[in-house]
Amino acid sequence: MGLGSTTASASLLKVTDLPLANLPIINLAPVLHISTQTDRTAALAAAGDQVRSACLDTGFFMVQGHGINATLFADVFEAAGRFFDLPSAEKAAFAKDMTNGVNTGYFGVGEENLDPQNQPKGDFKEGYDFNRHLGPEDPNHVGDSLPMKKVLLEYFERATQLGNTLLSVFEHALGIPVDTLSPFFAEPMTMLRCLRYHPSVPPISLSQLGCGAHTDYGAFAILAQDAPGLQLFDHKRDSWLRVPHIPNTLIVNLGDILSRWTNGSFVSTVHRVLNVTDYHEEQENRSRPGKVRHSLVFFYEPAVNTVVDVLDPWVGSKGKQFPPIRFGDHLDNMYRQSYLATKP
Ligand SMILES: O=C(O)CCC(=O)C(=O)O
Ligand SMILES: [Fe+2]
Repeated sequence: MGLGSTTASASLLKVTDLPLANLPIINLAPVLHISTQTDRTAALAAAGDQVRSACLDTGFFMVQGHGINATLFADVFEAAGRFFDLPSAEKAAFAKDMTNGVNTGYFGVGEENLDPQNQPKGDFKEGYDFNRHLGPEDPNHVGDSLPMKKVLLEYFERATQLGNTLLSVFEHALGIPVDTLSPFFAEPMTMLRCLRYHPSVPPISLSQLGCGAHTDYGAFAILAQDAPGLQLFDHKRDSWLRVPHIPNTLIVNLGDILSRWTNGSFVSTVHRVLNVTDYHEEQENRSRPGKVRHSLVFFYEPAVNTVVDVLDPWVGSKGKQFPPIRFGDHLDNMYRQSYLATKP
């Protein structure tokens, strides 16, 4: 559970579709394909303006023209599907072991709990958290035996490039000089997670959603999905909004670090997953279980030793609302809550 999620997680109420008018779709093609520096700066500034207004509103936007090939999405979803289809005992061979300090590997249904205050059972999802090979000690501790390793590595590289581009867009959105933030991402803590959500069968209970209401811990997340199910809490409209599924379109949501950098002005959006179709609070019987859903979440995160403090242009008249925090400490603290909460 992160910043400001308490009221949001207290209710299933008021779930509506995200109005298209509130759904900025940012086309990054002009940023990626322009060759002169002047044109690139103008394209970054234009994208930055769109990102800034989205971040002051829902903390959420979509991205097209991102440079990731449609066939790569299909390949990753196919490989992830095959992995999750394996018998439990085979998946258990890749299990994550949080006690060794490496947050990498497989976790089963209920093992992660993103809303421990409301979910005694943990999230109704399974997943694999994947980190890049960082040295002789492969943090994936599976050598080449992880069947989807090759395609995950390829996606990881592509998503890292996209994250770097988005960081430049964010620097414009924040009104700070180019490359103010990029040094923090030279040795990033980025992580790619593949998730499988089994259909939730009505009646829906807050005690076990596909993924409980939470905020993300890092700078921002880049999310691909093969079916709808994600919902955002819109603090301005006091309502949960269903995020549509638009093929080959990525969803970007902010995490706690961008919110801290901006003294809380950019929203670290509370979100959750409810894998049903047509959820309707008053007529739950109308809701039907969703299909099996997969998502790929790329967490773009700074180096562990980054000290996150409010950026000067965002301090404003109210003064700093957050003390400086070392990113690694924030991460440890959040992981402790989300994994140990469901352990006996
Ligand atoms: O699967 C999704 O759509 C969201 C997953 C998520 O929010 C997370 O793992 O932090
Ligand atoms: Fe999340």
